[in-house]
Amino acid sequence: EIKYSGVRQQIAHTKGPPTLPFIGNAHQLGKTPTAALHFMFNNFYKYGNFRAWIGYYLYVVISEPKDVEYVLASNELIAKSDVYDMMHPWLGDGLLTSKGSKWHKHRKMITPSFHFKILQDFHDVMNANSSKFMEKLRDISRGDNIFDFQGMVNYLTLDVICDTAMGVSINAMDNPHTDFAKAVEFICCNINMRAFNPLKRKNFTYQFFPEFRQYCKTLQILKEFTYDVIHKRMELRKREEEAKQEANNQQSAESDFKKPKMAFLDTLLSSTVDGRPLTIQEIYEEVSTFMFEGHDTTTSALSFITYLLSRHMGVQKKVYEEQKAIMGADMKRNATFQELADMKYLDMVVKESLRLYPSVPMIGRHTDKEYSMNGKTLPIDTSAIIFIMALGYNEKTFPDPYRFDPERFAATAKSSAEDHNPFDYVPFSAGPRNCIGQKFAQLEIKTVISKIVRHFEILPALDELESKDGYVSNYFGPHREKRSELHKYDPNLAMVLTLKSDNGIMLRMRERK
Ligand code: HEM
Repeated sequence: EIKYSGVRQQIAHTKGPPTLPFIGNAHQLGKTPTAALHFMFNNFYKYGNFRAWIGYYLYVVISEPKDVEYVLASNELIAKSDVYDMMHPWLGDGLLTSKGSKWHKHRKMITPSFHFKILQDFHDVMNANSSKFMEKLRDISRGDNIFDFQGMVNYLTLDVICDTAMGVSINAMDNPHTDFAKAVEFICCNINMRAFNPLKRKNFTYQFFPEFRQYCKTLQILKEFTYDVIHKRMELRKREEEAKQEANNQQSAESDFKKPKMAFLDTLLSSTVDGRPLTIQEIYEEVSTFMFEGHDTTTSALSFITYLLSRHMGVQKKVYEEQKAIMGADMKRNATFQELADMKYLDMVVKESLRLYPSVPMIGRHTDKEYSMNGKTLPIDTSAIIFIMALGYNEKTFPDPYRFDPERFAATAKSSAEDHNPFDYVPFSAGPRNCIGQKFAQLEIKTVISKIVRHFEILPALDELESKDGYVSNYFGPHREKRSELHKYDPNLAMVLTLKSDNGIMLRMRERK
């Protein structure tokens, strides 16, 4: 208590909700990830930056752009907060969770994996999978059927990431019930849910929960599958090398060995750190990190963009007009890399959607020493939480924030994004630990949304749910009182590690003639 009363004094500059002895604010976080999101927004509206205590853990929740900049731009504040510990059993010390010199070296080694040329190869995979996804949408949307888009798109993103990260097709869109697809789904949900339950967070107490057995089994499935893919890939590369050698020996340029598609795993297998190849464990950690970061996030983004288009028909019409102007007569073909780059209005829609519904609503750093954040002390052993989602609702940066208005990102807008401080809006984070997969994600999002809009009219679950005034359905803090209750087909937002809708993203689609 003596120690913590000192910390309380250090943090007195930042207000927060009243606390109870021993548990702090744990009781106010609520029982569900939805309640937790509202807790965060209520306090953001009341205090701006605020502090919260979960037992003796101090959380400083930061939404002031200058303070966001202080944390994200720092080359020292790069260790992740304790919330990320739950990812360790699956992801180990991969790029997302590692720190210090390991993180530095691996970041440097992995950065070339997102080179323009490699992205072009990945684009082929995205095209093939999204074409198949169109067929699935055609089937499910027949007869004006209302369906859960979020549930469906999850298998598309899983197929894309397995294909690009590991070079294997698991075909989750056709076989959503395979052990591996089910295991990835379970573990993402599991990590998300544990984050908000203090008793489930530590393995020591988690082992007494009934789902612990399934959790262990899931980890085993994921590890066995991924290690197996790595070993097979190594074997394949060895054979490829031998075939090449043989072709050289016979002085023939041709070899009948079929070269496998280049995957992220191949980059790892041919990379070195400290002059040595990566260990199998290190490769496993990075591939698994990509599996997690590269699929849960894009599922969230694609779901909310599609949802917003279903409710805002005027915006959807403009997206479609742009598609017609760029794609010409054949609206069903794949868009080229250049054509996607030319879709500027679509870019604005993606940015505006990520402002309202950022796939990663908050991120956390751990202070390994005391820091002075623009004159305010951040005590040692504090979790500095960057509340990315709240930045999007800052009225100074984004006036009338509950309006879905892609034009605010137009280069010609009065106060366009270019006039802002780069830390006012950071859906992909910023600074040294920003999202390494940003370009990959943007490419996948544009490929899929462009194709959906060209193939289908996206409709709300019920006609009357279309937004007539341009405002969204989800409100926070004091603004909640101004709006009526959510409809059963409005998304019930849940802030877990990624932003999800608890009740799915319910909508309809009508095939374009
Ligand atoms: C809409 C899609 C995405 C969003 C909004 C997003 C957002 C973010 C954010 C906010 C971070 C910072 C996390 C933190 O500081 O804890 C991050 C990190 C990361 N992201 Fe993404 N991400 C997306 C897609 C992807 C994709 C597709 C990949 C890989 C193919 C990826 C790979 C990573 C990795 C490896 C990191 C850790 C980087 C590091 O710590 O050095 N992300 N992402």
